[in-house]
Amino acid sequence: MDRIRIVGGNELRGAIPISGAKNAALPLMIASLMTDDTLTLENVPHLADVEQLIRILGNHGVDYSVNGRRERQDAGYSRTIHFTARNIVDTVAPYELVSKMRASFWVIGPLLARMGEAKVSLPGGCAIGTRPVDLFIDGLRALGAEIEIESGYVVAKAPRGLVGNRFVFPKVSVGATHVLMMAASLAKGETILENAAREPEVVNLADCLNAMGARISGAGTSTITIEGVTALSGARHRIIPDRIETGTYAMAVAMTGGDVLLEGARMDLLDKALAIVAQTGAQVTQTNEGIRIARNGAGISPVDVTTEPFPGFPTDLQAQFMGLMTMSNGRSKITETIFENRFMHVQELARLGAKISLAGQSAIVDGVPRLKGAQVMATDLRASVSLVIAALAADGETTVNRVYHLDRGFERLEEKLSRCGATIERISG
Ligand SMILES: CC(=O)N[C@H]1[C@@H](OP(=O)(O)OP(=O)(O)OC[C@H]2O[C@@H](n3ccc(=O)[nH]c3=O)[C@H](O)[C@@H]2O)O[C@H](CO)[C@@H](O)[C@@H]1O
Ligand SMILES: C=C(OP(=O)(O)O)C(=O)O
Repeated sequence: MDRIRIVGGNELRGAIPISGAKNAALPLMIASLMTDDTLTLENVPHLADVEQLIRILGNHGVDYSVNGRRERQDAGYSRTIHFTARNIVDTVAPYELVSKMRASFWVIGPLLARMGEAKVSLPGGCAIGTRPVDLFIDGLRALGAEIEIESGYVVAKAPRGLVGNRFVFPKVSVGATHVLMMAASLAKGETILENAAREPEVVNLADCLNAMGARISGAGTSTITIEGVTALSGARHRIIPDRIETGTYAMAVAMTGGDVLLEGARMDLLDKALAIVAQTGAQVTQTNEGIRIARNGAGISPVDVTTEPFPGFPTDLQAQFMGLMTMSNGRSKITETIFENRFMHVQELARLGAKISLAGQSAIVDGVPRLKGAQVMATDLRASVSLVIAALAADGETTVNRVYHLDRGFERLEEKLSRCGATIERISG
């Protein structure tokens, strides 16, 4: 099992190319199930989750080809991939595949809409919370699907097709918004989704579906209107830059000090998080090439943060921000409102000398002047990168074990950081 070794203490200086967003790529790849034509996606990041989803889609009959050329010679590494689901060969998404990645459950929307049936395993238990699928089931039922849960599978049928309806999400859900938007695109008549997720990845998916011939308006607001069409065509579509990767490196620079250009990053995708990073004492500037983050000399100011759906502070940056706060000049309070069990990084950060106590949904972080390297364990994707952030500023050597979590969502992390002066390497095996 690979590990990452970091010797802390170096400032970060240089440029980091921001990859295509994992959380946009996954639903966009799934959208390829909705047409027998080719969907070409540009800027697909090279990540374990993408590879896993390629396998899952292959099981349903999606063929793919990669343009061998890298888009930028020395940076980025994200690729253009063509996906073609000429025929759907299987409407069952088995436990062995779906249990590895939650987003694979989302195939239920396109399969049901195109084929009138889908049998999809309940997604695997995830460390950050229980993550039920009730909103998907209620939403698809509102579009006329008959749904039963049988032996751990969601079995959905709509033999005469889905029918548009109004559905009010009782709770904001990114995944359920993606799925209902896709399903409603091939339903008869109009669907109105209220209290929909407003995340940029929802907008990116809606733009792609519209390029494929769907009629979606309002994505990016809490009311999305979808006029169903009978078929979708192929399209060419570009994946947005990864706002979580952007925020992660912004926090890394705020932690170590230095000056880094996050190439291709877009401020509008994470205004709130970058405003918070600025409050900690870093300078944040949008340039033509991306976002520049600098912190020279000044210490790290403590800032309280509460996670919220977009446009609020993202839960996917909570662990990284806690990493930054471990060395602030005072006390900060970090409140997690999206997932009930997303504090597993706390005990690992403590191994590096962080002082954090938990009180219900909140963590109280008392900044310390120094952290000290140690052996730590990655527990989930964002938790693992919070350990990297802390290790970059810690005295001495840290080894992060279970790096496969990081590989789900960060493209060539050690390469990007070492080019900016970090002492970081992957130890294979
Ligand atoms: C691949 C991807 O894009 N993953 C992101 C997506 O996950 P995901 O789409 O799974 O997250 P949701 O927005 O659905 O989850 C938000 C909350 O709603 C709850 N819920 C969700 C569905 C449901 O049927 N019932 C229910 O109760 C969840 O347990 C959670 O407490 O959005 C999350 C919230 O921004 C991010 O942290 C994830 O990185
Ligand atoms: C929680 C995440 O992903 P997933 O929804 O795939 O578990 C994440 O990207 O931080």
